[in-house]
Amino acid sequence: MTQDFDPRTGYDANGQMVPKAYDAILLSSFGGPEGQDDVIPFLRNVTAGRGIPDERLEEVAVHYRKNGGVSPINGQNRALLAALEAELAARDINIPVYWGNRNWHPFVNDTLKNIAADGHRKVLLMGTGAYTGYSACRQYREDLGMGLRETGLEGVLEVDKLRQFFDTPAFVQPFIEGLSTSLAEVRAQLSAKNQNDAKIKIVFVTHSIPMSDANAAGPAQLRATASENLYTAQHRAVAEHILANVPEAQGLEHSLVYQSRSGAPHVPWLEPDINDALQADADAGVAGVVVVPIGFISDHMEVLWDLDTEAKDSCAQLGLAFSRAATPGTHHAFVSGLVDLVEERLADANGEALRDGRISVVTGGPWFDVCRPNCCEKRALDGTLRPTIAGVDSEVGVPAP
Ligand SMILES: CC1=C(CCC(=O)O)c2cc3nc(cc4[nH]c(cc5[nH]c(cc1n2)c(C)c5CCC(=O)O)c(CCC(=O)O)c4C)C(CCC(=O)O)=C3C
Ligand SMILES: [Fe+2]
Repeated sequence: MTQDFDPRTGYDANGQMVPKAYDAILLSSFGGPEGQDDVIPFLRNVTAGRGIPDERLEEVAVHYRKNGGVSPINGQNRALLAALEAELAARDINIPVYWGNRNWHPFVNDTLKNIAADGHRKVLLMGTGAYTGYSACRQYREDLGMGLRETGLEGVLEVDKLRQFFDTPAFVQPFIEGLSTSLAEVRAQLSAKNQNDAKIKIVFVTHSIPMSDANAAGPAQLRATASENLYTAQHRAVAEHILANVPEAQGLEHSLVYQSRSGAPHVPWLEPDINDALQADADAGVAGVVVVPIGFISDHMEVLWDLDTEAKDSCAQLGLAFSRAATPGTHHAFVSGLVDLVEERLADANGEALRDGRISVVTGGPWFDVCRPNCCEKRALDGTLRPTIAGVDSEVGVPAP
């Protein structure tokens, strides 16, 4: 049993929930279009209320249009859902998995209604973002908070959220294997050009976010003492862990760079952009790069377009050997590790915890089951905070420990 459990908040001094007998799991992701007619309505949902100009929407639409108007993300989530169901069944955990997206069908509000209609009451949300931050964490909490309000299910469904999982073996193991495989491929490409001793660099890449989001990532009391923003710090820790576990990569240079910047040019986002960084690497004598996309759990549009198309083209123009490491997808280590995290949170019908202790291998983890006051806080244009799940917000008045 956890210590210092606080009945006002439902979590202990480590931000850990006491185990509960959840009766449904809700896999929640970004969602994506499944045909040309979906593309613009989908992008309007994504950017609702943020005044993104139409030119920018059309620019992003091009990436989807070239792929038949279809995002790969829904197929990937269907595959993940099936793999999770199989793993739960293999462990005799009899909890159904539902799927609901933030920006496209099946919408999370419709899924909440189905969960309630099927008679479930205690729901564990599994979001597909691995790190702290507004887009990867708090926005899911808000969309569920608003979803419960909009569907009239506040007080009917209890929705808690699985913690962010950047620090778990589930997430990092597939990248360790991916780096190893891609490094061998780059070495083979260079060897074919008789460049066996040429310089190889490991380029870890993640989604850029606005500096203001980066600086607000994580709870205030951790931000106050951190030497850099917690979004970047978590990525750096993941990169170091992956690197340390690939013997063939020892001694190689590495960097952390960013992709998929959007928004107005005068608003500062995390830098450098991967394409600028590749240019600088080529100028510095690098002959080949392994790109490790640690920001994503599967081959989303950002991976297919910004990395496998644009960054790969940059490399071709610069004469750099290139290989992009695999994302977790439905790798067994990822799926079974996610179920391990579910088990961390589960109690049986007698209230007994299924697992003792939390699983974490990367510096900075384990992350909070329940987000602390001010975590990734972002106010609506009218200055108010949106309702959230799985957190205690500043207004609620629970003092930070
Ligand atoms: C940190 C982060 C993740 C990783 C965490 C996670 O996985 O949750 C992520 C995932 C994703 N982002 C995605 C797509 C988009 N993100 C956008 C816009 C933005 N993302 C941001 C951040 C992130 N985004 C930010 C700060 C913006 C600008 C402000 C805004 O508008 O919120 C836009 C709008 C157009 C544009 O401005 O480019 C689109 C279309 C898809 C689906 C891809 C597919 O279809 O395969 C996925 C998985
Ligand atoms: Fe995004």
